[in-house]
Amino acid sequence: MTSGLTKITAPPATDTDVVASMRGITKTYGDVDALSDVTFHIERNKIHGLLGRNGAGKTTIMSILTGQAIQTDGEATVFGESPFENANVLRDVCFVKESQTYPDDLCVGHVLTAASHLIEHWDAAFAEQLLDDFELPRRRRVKKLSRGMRSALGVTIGLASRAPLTLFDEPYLGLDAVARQLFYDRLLADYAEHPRTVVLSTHLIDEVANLLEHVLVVDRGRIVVDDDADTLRQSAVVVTGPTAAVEGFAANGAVLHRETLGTTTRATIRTAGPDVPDHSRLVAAGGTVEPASLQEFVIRTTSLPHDGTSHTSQESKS
Ligand SMILES: Nc1ncnc2c1ncn2[C@@H]1O[C@H](COP(=O)(O)OP(=O)(O)OP(=O)(O)O)[C@@H](O)[C@H]1O
Repeated sequence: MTSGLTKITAPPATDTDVVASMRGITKTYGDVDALSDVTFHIERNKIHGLLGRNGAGKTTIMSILTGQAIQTDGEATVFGESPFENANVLRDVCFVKESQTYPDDLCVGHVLTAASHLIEHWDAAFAEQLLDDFELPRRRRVKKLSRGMRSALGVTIGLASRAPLTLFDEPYLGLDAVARQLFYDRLLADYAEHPRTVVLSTHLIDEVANLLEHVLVVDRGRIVVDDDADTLRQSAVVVTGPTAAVEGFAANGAVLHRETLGTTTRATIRTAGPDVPDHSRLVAAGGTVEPASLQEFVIRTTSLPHDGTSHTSQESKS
């Protein structure tokens, strides 16, 4: 049940900081509620993570922001206007998705040439450099590319587009670990030189945790976390130790998750701020306190698979 979730929200951005926003967006596909009352802002020149379980609604959000789908209700704006069928807006937007298709008979070089004609801020030299980095053969036809090579081509287009708003929807599928790291490195380096607004949807949270400046977590069509990554990194701790000592410490905050094996308990506890509450008793009892990783935090904040409950709905001040 998502109703028990406590939504975490950063202070509102000022209008000049906002590149895109959704207000009260719902999207239904037949009897499927893909999005329900979704409201958030995307801030200028920040890298945003759009995180959530399979089917949570990430692609639907990105599709509405890029004019590829229209909401059932609510208002979506990008650069202050509705993105749907709005060439004025979409020329400054690049959307790279895993399922991207290209005309099969084009070769890699032709795809880049077409991109250079179609994409307003295209940087051809950067695209060439990325082809070398990813070892993409310029003359190979798209239909002959491996899955990872197709992903690398999508990533190349997304990065070289230098679009003021660039959205990557799970762009890494098929990329091996080395190529994914290359993508993260190139994204970060180019973003530092050419600041722009990036939205990255991914399941590989640990891999991108250090890239993200702002995090949106969507769960069953609702935004359940909307906050700065730094704040979230300080929002929870993982406590392990003798059950009585852990439960004593747990009185300091909401328990997002706990598991007990024998006499030992491991609990993820939301804390009020960056300072870890007094844990001297816990340590004296042989327990430990570590910051929760962003991945741990997101996993513990989103719904369990089949039983209709969520970790946060079990929150207690035990
Ligand atoms: N064209 C469609 N017709 C019917 N249902 C759809 C359609 N597109 C999406 N949905 C449904 O809407 C919900 C959200 O889907 P969406 O693709 O946005 O999720 P997601 O978070 O991107 O998932 P994943 O991480 O698996 O890609 C899912 O229940 C999905 O089945």
